[in-house]
Amino acid sequence: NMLHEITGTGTGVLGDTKSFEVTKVSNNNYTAKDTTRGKGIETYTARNRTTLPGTLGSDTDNNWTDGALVDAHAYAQKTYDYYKNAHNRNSFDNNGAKLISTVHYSNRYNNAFWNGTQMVYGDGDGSVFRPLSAGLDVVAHELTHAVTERTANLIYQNESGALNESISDIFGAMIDDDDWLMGEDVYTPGTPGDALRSLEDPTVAGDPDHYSDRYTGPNDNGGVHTNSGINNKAAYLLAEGGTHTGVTVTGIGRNDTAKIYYYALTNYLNPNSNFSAMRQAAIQSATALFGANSQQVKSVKAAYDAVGVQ
Ligand SMILES: O=C(O)[C@H](CCc1ccccc1)CC1(C(=O)N[C@@H](Cc2c[nH]c3ccccc23)C(=O)O)CCCC1
Ligand SMILES: [Zn+2]
Repeated sequence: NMLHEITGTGTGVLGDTKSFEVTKVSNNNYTAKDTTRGKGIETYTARNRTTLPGTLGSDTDNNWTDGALVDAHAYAQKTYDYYKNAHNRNSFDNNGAKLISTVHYSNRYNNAFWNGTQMVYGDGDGSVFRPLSAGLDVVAHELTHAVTERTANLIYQNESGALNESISDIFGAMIDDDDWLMGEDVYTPGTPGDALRSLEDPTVAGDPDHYSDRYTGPNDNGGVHTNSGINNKAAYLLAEGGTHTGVTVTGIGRNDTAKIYYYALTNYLNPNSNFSAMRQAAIQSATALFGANSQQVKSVKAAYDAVGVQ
């Protein structure tokens, strides 16, 4: 209970020190259980097996040394705080739902996922990935899948699936707001400067930045992690501005861009929404938030023109 909530300190995967709320059970027993946010934030370890959620994280001296667990717990708190402070949303269900994360899932597992109930992170094989919870954008991406599921619930295939993916990348970039890259802190430790995806220039990772270049094959549920690049590019242009395929967009900044996408996700998008519906939802959201003749509305139209979505 709240009575035993205290601050823990630990070292993340990348060697950075951070603090986070934990529970003091007794003088030499602390658990990775935050009872200060919603109905709680709890972080577990699967101890390299695949049983979920596994064992609740614990430490004897409150100086936490399991980097993957430190990062998953601290970044879940940071993501919770973002949704509460920026969008007045109390956890993924807007009713304080407990956030459960598990690290050290399986063996050398090069991925992470939301399984409908909790977040799960692999350790990576040290070549393709570092432990994936070390990426704040990855944690935010996974938790945003939960938010999407409880709101628009975009079907995870083809265009609606690419939008589902893009919404997770967009809020990953809004929360891990030092760049427009996805997974840069955990992807290919041996290759500095690369990323799993880029919202600024999706083509650097082989993803399309225009509707005419969309993937229409069967792989990856119809290319949900590829065609996300089209909407990701639109969001990047909306926030930062720029000229793309001969269309110039006036940037409106990260905060207004985030407000537009959150408003669209929670008021207009539905499970079957395609890219054209995304354009309309963004225009309607910008209109509702900023007015019909606002710069924001003009920039939304230009951004979707620039990526070939009408
Ligand atoms: O949440 C998601 O969309 C991805 C979930 C993938 C998954 C789905 C179902 C069961 C297991 C795993 C996980 C992430 C992802 O984009 N994965 C991509 C890229 C990727 C990561 N590891 C891979 C290994 C092989 C191939 C592709 C990948 C994918 O699964 O396609 C998101 C942020 C970083 C990892
Ligand atoms: Zn995803």
